[in-house]
Amino acid sequence: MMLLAIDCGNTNTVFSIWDGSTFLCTLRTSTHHARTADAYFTWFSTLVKHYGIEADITDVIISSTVPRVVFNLRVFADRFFGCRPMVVGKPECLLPQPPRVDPGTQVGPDRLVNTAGAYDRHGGDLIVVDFGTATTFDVVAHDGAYVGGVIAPGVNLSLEALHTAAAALPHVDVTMPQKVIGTNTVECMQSGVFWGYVGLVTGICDRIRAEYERPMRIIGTGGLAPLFAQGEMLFDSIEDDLTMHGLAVIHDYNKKAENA
Ligand SMILES: Nc1ncnc2c1ncn2[C@@H]1O[C@H](COP(=O)(O)OP(=O)(O)O)[C@@H](O)[C@H]1O
Ligand SMILES: CC(C)(COP(=O)(O)O)[C@@H](O)C(=O)NCCC(=O)O
Ligand SMILES: [K+]
Repeated sequence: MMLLAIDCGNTNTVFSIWDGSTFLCTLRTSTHHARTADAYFTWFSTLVKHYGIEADITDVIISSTVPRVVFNLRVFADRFFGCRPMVVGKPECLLPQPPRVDPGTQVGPDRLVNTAGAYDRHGGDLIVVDFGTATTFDVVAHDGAYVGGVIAPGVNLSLEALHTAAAALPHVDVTMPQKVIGTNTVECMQSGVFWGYVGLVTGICDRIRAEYERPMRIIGTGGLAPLFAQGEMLFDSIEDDLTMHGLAVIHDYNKKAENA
């Protein structure tokens, strides 16, 4: 078995090859619904060769927060690896625990995947904070079910919104400022977003804990989680590979169910 796990977010799409015990490589491209199956393969095969990886892909699993990209990713799996991919969120893709949310709610597949990955590693009673295009807080119950959470604007989205809406505010990158009181425009913006975000994460986690009424651990993931770990003790652990791990867990769960 050689699994290709694909996590498609609103900004980036990440591919990772799982051989059943380790991730052999992780490749990242921007998300574009118009990218064709052939274009995915050209990019993918070039990088796999570059890293000298021998991978005979037998299985593909996809989680996508952008429904339109799934069509071309399905064609990619079928044409180049001869397999029908599992797509998280589709009825035929089983979850270790179904989510407990309002009827008719379509939970983001990335949140279901994070939940499965975090529960497998840590057990229940967790908050998973994922810093993507949006920042999501996923509450994982004692039995591993996703039971709701919070969606906040992402860090880069907030910076971009300032720049777009205010003529005199430049585009800036997010970093951790040494001081709160900025003495130039860039520092002021960075302070607002960074320390504002530290407040947002702390405040939301405190309120979730108060409402949940059981001790909870907080797991951080997504590209910007390490940046916030420098600020204060926000997380019990930071795991870059949590979404990929969740995809491997869900794939394994479905394979076992098929063979049972
Ligand atoms: N290591 C990083 N350093 C700085 N910015 C990052 C890093 N990783 C991701 N980003 C930025 O964070 C935002 C969210 O990225 P990502 O986690 O890939 O989002 P999504 O999963 O929604 O596609 C994007 O604006 C991306 O450019
Ligand atoms: C909240 C999200 C936009 C986050 O996506 P991302 O930042 O990973 O691209 C995504 O999980 C989503 O589209 N969710 C659907 C609504 C929900 O989860 O309740
Ligand atoms: K994500």
